[in-house]
Amino acid sequence: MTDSNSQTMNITIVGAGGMGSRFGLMLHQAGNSVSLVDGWQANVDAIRTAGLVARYNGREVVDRLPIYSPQEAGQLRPQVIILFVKSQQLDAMLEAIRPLIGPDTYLLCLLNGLGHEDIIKKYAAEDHIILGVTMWTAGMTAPGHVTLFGDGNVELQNLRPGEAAETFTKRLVTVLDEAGLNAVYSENVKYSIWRKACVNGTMNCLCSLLECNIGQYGRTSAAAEVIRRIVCEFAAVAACEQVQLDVDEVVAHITATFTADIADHYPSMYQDLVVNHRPTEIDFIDGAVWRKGQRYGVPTPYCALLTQLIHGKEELGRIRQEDSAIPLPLSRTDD
Ligand SMILES: NC(=O)C1=CN([C@@H]2O[C@H](COP(=O)(O)OP(=O)(O)OC[C@H]3O[C@@H](n4cnc5c(N)ncnc54)[C@H](OP(=O)(O)O)[C@@H]3O)[C@@H](O)[C@H]2O)C=CC1
Ligand SMILES: CC(C)(CO)C(=O)C(=O)O
Repeated sequence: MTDSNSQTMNITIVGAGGMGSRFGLMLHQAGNSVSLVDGWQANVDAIRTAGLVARYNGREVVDRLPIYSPQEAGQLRPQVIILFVKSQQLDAMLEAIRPLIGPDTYLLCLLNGLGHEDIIKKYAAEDHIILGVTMWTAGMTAPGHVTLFGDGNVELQNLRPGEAAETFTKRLVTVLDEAGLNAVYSENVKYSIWRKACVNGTMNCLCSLLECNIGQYGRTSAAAEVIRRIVCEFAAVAACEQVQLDVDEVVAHITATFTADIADHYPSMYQDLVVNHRPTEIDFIDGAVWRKGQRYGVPTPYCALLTQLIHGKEELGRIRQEDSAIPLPLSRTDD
């Protein structure tokens, strides 16, 4: 167990996909005690057998991180659990790891999307919940294998104001920062979460629908205009929740990614939808803004359309699979 005053921590990362693996690797290499928990048995088996294999800024790194399935993880006693599952897995995963969450355990949520605190509050006291966002990227290439490149940062803040929570959160910022994760304490994490949701509400859907990476999307002629229209809808809904987004600043933040280190990155939604044919997080991003807009009487036609198109593409994956299982009718040349 780690000394409570030292600048290393005992950390469990729940969700050892691309991002969980990145944070796990960097925090472990910086001297923290890190365990991974993941629900994908093939991934657990691969990391257990051969270690976490990362293509890390162009070179291969193998890290022998301990990894557990949620059912095996009950004996871990982390100071902080970093959540990196997909939004739609969060509730079930927290239920599965309930035995890990003691009264002193902090939970840090770095998932993309809106409203995760409402789920986490069912499992931990508000003064032990830390929220944040990250611009780091990652991608899984196979169970136990990840590709990590580029630069990023992390912003976090304790959900409920309070001295103990703030002290712990600031210590966690130091731990993340010393691992090279470029972390800062946010004075307004609600704003940071909405601002990051705008990045995902634009780039993740647009790159998934057009099947391109961030830099390629940035080279299409209507890129900035489409982004502005979507961000305007996010801003109108955010204002109903007392978050005043600066549309020009947010659009500039998003368009800056076209030529940044992450230009070659295929957003996580693309990885889910196009590469792995898995459900996406759309209902927690544009879908959440669409639902909130309906509640506040704010029209959000772009968010509605994007949500429906992404769901349509999810369904098409299944429809194509069904069709390919049905033998095709004989062609004329066969009769
Ligand atoms: N990837 C990125 O660049 C970024 C991602 N984020 C956010 O971080 C969070 C975690 O995302 P990310 O790390 O990308 O998630 P991943 O898809 O890499 O992994 C999440 C979980 O999904 C399951 N899984 C992943 N791929 C497969 C597969 N091919 N077959 C079966 N199961 C699979 C695994 O658990 P299980 O079996 O339990 O489903 C895994 O733990 C999300 O909220 C995301 O939006 C934020 C910034 C950047
Ligand atoms: C890297 C970034 C910001 C791309 O939108 C992201 O959060 C993701 O891939 O989900």
